[in-house]
Amino acid sequence: MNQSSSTDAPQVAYPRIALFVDGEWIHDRPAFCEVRNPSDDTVLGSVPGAIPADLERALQSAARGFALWRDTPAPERARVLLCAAELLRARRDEIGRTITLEQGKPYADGKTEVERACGFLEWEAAQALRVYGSVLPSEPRMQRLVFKQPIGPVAAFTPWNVPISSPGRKLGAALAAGCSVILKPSEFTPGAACAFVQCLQEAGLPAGVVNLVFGDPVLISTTLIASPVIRMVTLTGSVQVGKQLSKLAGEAMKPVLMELGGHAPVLVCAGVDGAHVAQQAAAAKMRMAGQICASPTRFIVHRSVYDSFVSELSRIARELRVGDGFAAGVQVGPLMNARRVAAIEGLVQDAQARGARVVAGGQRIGQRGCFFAPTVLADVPLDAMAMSEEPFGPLALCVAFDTLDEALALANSLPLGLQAYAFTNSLEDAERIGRELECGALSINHMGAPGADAPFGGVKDSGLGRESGPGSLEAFLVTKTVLQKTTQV
Ligand SMILES: NC(=O)c1ccc[n+]([C@@H]2O[C@H](COP(=O)([O-])OP(=O)(O)OC[C@H]3O[C@@H](n4cnc5c(N)ncnc54)[C@H](O)[C@@H]3O)[C@@H](O)[C@H]2O)c1
Ligand SMILES: O=S(=O)(O)c1ccc(CO)cc1
Repeated sequence: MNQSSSTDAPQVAYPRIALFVDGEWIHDRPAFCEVRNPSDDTVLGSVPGAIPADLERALQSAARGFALWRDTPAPERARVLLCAAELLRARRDEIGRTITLEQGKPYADGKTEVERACGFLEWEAAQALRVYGSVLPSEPRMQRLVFKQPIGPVAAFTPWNVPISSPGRKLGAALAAGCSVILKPSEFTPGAACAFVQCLQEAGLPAGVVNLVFGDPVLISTTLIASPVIRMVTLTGSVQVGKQLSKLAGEAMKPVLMELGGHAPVLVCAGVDGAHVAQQAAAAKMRMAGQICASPTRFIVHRSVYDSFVSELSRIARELRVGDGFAAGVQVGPLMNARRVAAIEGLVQDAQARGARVVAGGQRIGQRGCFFAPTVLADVPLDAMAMSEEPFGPLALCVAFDTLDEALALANSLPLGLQAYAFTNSLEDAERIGRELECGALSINHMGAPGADAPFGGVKDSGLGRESGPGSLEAFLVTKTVLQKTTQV
């Protein structure tokens, strides 16, 4: 555990949190909740809660913003996104500090996340210029045209684990398409969202095109989704909330884009260097203390390399430096809050009671803050809760397999399918895994995940639709077919 502070982060104050409605920052609302630093439990600030009148005003503002923004030329929309990316990059260190203060991830990861948000905005700025319709074959005096038009004002909900890159990804695409947005970020990490919206405002985004609200999630989601102003709903968050919002959207006949939870399997096949794979696996598993949707979680390892894999993974897990994200050398920060610590503890105890071996970590650490030791469980029984519940924490679950049939069946056994990984030296196995693993993204022989230029999303309960990639604007567009006779009437 390391709690000492390093000095390379700018010593700027934690921002004052506000709603942003119709181009105006609103501070003076009753506090909905406090913002706490998960490294030391100190209070950083408070989150004003939107009242119903704020939501109504945000809706009317989003309707006006949409009318303006959809008719703004695409190059101007792209310019605003690029300018916002430039501002974010210029403020990377101070926003990175805000992220580390409120979310806990190591400062270097906070800065990397700001860069990632910039990458999303830059990709979507280019996408804005490529919204092509089509012209269908037609007889003389007839034109048959297919338009792609922005769908309308969007309600966007984002999580605490990627508090700036998720808004970057979502709003980048929505704004590039010509939509206006009402953003409801997580109340645990409001500072990053405020910084993001401020950059958009300073980049010249007209009032009403983006509104930012905090407060009671149920009040906000029911009000926004039922409103005829909102035409589309998007969430990055948990499966449970995804289903709730999808139900509300379905009742109002509105499309959704849902980026939800995962429980990524990692198939480690016979013939690989188990220790070498474990080194890559350890870094990916413990990044952001495992609090990432694509985090590798179920390590399904061929029996011939199982011992070397587990032994190296647990050796590295024991050596990782856990502590305050500003402290020099810290690799793993805290969990988001005390509830997450209790949840991980419960999963470990349950697995242990069912026969799993704790080979690294296994317990909370430190006197203050929400720290949990990087944990490796071996021989985890399939009925352990952790094998089906997304842990969203520094928990690696290892099980041995004998045949690829068995490994694929286990990997596919959950109702989730977001990111998956496989390590193999067999082309035949790689081809089969690529075809048969039920997931939205698969990384073979590395632990990377898709960035701005590749589609990302889930199958089964992990979500609906794709963000990023060449089709990133699709969810924010509607298709209109116009059959136009050119004869006089
Ligand atoms: N697929 C992806 O791209 C992706 C990326 C990051 C995180 N995630 C997932 O997000 C989850 C962690 O984030 P989280 O804990 O912030 O998720 P969450 O679902 O609890 O919250 C997400 C957002 O929804 C809001 N919310 C919560 N309850 C709501 C309700 N009843 N009505 C309306 N809004 C509500 C929250 O305030 C937050 O803004 C994990 O499951 C993780 O896998 C998915
Ligand atoms: O920043 S996000 O777009 O929400 C995002 C999604 C997925 C992952 C997985 O690596 C990271 C960030």
